[in-house]
Amino acid sequence: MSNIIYLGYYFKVQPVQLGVEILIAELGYAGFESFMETEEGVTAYIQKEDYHDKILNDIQILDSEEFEISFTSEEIEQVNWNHEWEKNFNPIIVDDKCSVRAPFHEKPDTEFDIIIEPKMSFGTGHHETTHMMIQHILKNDFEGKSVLDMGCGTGVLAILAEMKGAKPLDAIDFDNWCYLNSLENVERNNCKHIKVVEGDASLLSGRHYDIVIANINRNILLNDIETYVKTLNEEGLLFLSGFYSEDIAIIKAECNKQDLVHVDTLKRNNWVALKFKK
Ligand SMILES: C[S@@+](CC[C@H](N)C(=O)[O-])C[C@H]1O[C@@H](n2cnc3c(N)ncnc32)[C@H](O)[C@@H]1O
Repeated sequence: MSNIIYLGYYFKVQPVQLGVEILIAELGYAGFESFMETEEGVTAYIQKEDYHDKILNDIQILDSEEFEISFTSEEIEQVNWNHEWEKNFNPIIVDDKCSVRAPFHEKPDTEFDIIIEPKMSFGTGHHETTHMMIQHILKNDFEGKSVLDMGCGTGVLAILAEMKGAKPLDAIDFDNWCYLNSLENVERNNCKHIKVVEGDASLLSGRHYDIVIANINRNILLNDIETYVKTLNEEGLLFLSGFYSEDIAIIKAECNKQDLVHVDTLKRNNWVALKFKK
């Protein structure tokens, strides 16, 4: 799910002494972000190239202490979402109500029409998690609500939220490409109430929102949910995506710890988008 450099590590557990679940938990602590169980073991992904050496070191410790594992790592090239977009020429239409399209697409007949030139940022609507977050936004009342879009990517979710009447909005991403790309897309869609900021959850102290949207990944969410909840006004809503069905329990447990109530679940190809209420 990265828009930067995406490193993929392929692991084989030999033998599975403590079980794949525990290996996945340990890999999570080491900084990996998503996991797929395969017949041979686990495929785990990490987003940032900077972590490469640290991860290799952690994995070697893990190997000697807890597991007998072998692994290979593979660097996956930076994704240029414009090329993906051109390959999938058709605009994305969600629930017949919202289209996400490139400037060169013809204008579809939908209530909401979002124009995105993604370049290197994630968020064209092709991905399941973006699609489901769009569905959540379409289903909920955003009129006059203050909104945080954390991990904004192309800014697509904040843009739709503004089109549905939300204001003011903060769209935050820690990646410089996404920050610059969101600025462009916000302007391209004529949004007037979105402030795009480069950074992460450490910027949130003292800020308050009626709705927080975060489509990131399991580990960042587990780390940052507490901070998001502190920014939520009473009766506020939190929408979370970027993880698989297997992670629902751990995400719900973290939200329950923060006294949030789970109210809605969307699933698409094993990806999940959850809605909570304060
Ligand atoms: C899965 S993409 C989602 C993009 C867009 N919101 C969407 O729904 O399509 C996750 C985004 O979160 C950003 N991100 C990852 N970790 C972050 C963090 N700790 N703080 C802020 N942004 C982060 C990434 O740069 C990426 O643009």
